[in-house]
Amino acid sequence: MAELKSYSALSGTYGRGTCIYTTTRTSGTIQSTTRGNNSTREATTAAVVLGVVEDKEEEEKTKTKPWPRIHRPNTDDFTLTRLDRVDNRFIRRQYESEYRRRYKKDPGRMSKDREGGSNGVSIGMGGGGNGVGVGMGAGGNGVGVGMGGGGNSVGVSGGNVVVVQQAYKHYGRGKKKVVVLDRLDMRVPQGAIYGLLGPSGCGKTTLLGCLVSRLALDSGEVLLYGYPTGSPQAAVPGHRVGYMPQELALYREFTIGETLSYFGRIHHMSSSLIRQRTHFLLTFLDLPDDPTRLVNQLSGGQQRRVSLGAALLHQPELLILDEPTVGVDPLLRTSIWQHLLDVCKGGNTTIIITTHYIEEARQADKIGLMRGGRLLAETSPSSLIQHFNNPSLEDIFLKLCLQDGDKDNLQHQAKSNKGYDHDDEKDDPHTTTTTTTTIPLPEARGTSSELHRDVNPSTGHVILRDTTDDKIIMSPWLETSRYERAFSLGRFSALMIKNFTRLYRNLGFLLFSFLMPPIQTALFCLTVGGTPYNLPMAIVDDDQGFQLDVQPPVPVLPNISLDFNFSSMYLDELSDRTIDKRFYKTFEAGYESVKDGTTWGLIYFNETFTQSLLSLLTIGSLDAEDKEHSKIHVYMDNTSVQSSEVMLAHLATQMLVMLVQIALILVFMFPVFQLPCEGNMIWVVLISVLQGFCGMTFGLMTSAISNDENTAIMMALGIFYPLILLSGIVWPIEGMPTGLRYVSYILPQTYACNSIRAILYKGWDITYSTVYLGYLITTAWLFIHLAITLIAIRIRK
Ligand SMILES: Nc1ncnc2c1ncn2[C@@H]1O[C@H](COP(=O)(O)OP(=O)(O)OP(=O)(O)O)[C@@H](O)[C@H]1O
Repeated sequence: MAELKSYSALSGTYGRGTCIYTTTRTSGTIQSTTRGNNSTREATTAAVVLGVVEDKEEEEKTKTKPWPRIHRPNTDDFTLTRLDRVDNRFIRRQYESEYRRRYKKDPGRMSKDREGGSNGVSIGMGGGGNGVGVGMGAGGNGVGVGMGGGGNSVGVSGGNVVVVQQAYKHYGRGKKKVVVLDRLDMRVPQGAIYGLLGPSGCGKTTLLGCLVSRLALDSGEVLLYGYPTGSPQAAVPGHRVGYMPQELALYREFTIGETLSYFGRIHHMSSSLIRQRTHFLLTFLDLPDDPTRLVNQLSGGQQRRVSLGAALLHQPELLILDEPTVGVDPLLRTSIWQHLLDVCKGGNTTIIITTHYIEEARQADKIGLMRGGRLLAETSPSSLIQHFNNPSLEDIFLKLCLQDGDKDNLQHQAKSNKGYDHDDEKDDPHTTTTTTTTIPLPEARGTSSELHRDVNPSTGHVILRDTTDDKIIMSPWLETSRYERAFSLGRFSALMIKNFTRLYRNLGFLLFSFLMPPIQTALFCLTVGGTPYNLPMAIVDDDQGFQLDVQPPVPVLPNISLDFNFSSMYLDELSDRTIDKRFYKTFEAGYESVKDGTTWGLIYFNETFTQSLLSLLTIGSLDAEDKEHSKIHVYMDNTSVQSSEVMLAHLATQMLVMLVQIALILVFMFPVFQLPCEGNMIWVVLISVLQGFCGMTFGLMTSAISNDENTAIMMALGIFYPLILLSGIVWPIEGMPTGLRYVSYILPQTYACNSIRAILYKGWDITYSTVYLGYLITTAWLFIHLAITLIAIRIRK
């Protein structure tokens, strides 16, 4: 018999009595101490027991306590909270890795293990701690996976289809850190309308983003239908959820009809059903009768209603609506609420809705009043009204805010007295006590029932069963994993139709795409590779030629003199079209013409050019003078220029060109095409200039290490394409094999692109690692290029 203490999560589901047990004994009695309330449970365990169970006694106790109840921590509590959270995270990690290990390979095994615990295995899910490893306690408001149900069922604990536990999320760092979700707990019952209310900026959109797994929590968890959100089993995001985001997620070049058809096809709806629903939604949402109206020609309010229509279209089980009634007239607002009430009537659909209009939320079954990333209260509107004896929800919310403000002050004061560093504590989500207030009022609709999800193994259809009255609710959806994972021709064709529709609506872009390759090819052929002509060249021909007397083999014949003049022969061979030959009498005159820019260069033949060349060719003379005089001397237009000056001049010119290019690109991106830029433009300009310099130094490096122009061009092209492919510009690096990813991370463009994205779309500045890494890596590459250039020049000298 082992005895050990368990600690109530101070910042856990306060009042729900969630406890965490840890022991390494093989069997024992576990004694839990929950805020002074001792309860003992028998547990037969093997190996390791890490159980989360519901403490009914505690729950009962909570219900009888007067409201509001603010927990005042003592010093011990802080230590215990830390410990408790470590366990919590540990448990989740253990669970997740074991879950992956076991069920990914053998999905059928899941159902077996869910049947009330599996002895001798490291993780079992089921009631009573009989499971080994991680035991998820049944009943009440416990974690909603695999509780006790027989057969193939997955229990949805306490009828809560959405369970948020200790959600913590922040944006920014250091002084700019904003805690948006502050250990928030939330429970949304099956079939209920849940109104999430709160002032602007309190974190509602962020919370919804976490529910649909668009955003990730820093800590805590979100369970949908008992599964972590984003997991294939939860099917969210996916067909189970209809999400209307606050910002419009519509294709503006689509018509209303095309928009709804697209979302319908994505959700596997038949054409006739899409038509039927479109007809209904156009009328119901007071949209223009003509479904061929383009979305970008609709008013802002109408666009929001199209977005709402897209969320309602496939009649999902879970509707998440972020301020659907903004910009909607009161009449339509009433009918939207009426529709939501109708949709929920069957108990199949659950709705989470955020709104600024607090009073309209009195129609919700349950509301969560949110402030500063926490829920101040979570119960039915009628319970709140009754409790405060005030018919106005706005007044009630104001009262709660005032009380919360007092509490914040008190806590702050208490910590100051104890010498806590407030900022430190804020930085660590594990050290602050929860402030969620649970009001002991009657539960909202749906919370008391116990729902089970059974899967018909032959058809894959899902059956929802309410165990309290054994009511069976048929869901039309296939079991998630089958539905979501298989390649779907319907989804594929929906996406293809979407892409083509977008293409032909953007005629300019389409023309550009089609015309660009031939234009580029034509430009390339016209500008590169052509023979230059009419180049003025100074020619000074001092060559005196050579007369060779040849004796005949037979003495009766006369001697013959042969005249050679190789310089004239060479000049005759030079194309008059290419070179405009300008003859000068003296070397100085020719040289002067180059200096004053009259000619491009000087070709000079020495007096003994022919003679020396003949010596070399006929008798193989090794004389140094012959060698020198047999050369054609060409002096190009850099007579008085140092190579360093040439290089600097090139650099300066290129820099100017680059700056103008960057300026043009930025002008086209922002003022002309109105691309969004959330961050500071200076950072965008800076990273662009840095990238430009990096490109220039890359060019310098390739020319320094190449023997000729062709090699340099080939090298530059050869490196350019792999760089573009590997740096995540064409395809996200997450889609690359792991090995290649590491290569990608060190390339000059990868982090720079991330930086620009973060500045443009997230408004981040240089204090974020994603941003400053882009600058650092680009600068590092710039110096690497320069260093290699210098080394190459030295070696070549
Ligand atoms: N990407 C982000 N980076 C930094 N801060 C952010 C980001 N997104 C949101 N915030 C901040 O987080 C806080 C909560 O934002 P959120 O959009 O969740 O609030 P909200 O309650 O939905 O507000 P509203 O009702 O006005 O839509 C705000 O202070 C906001 O400025």
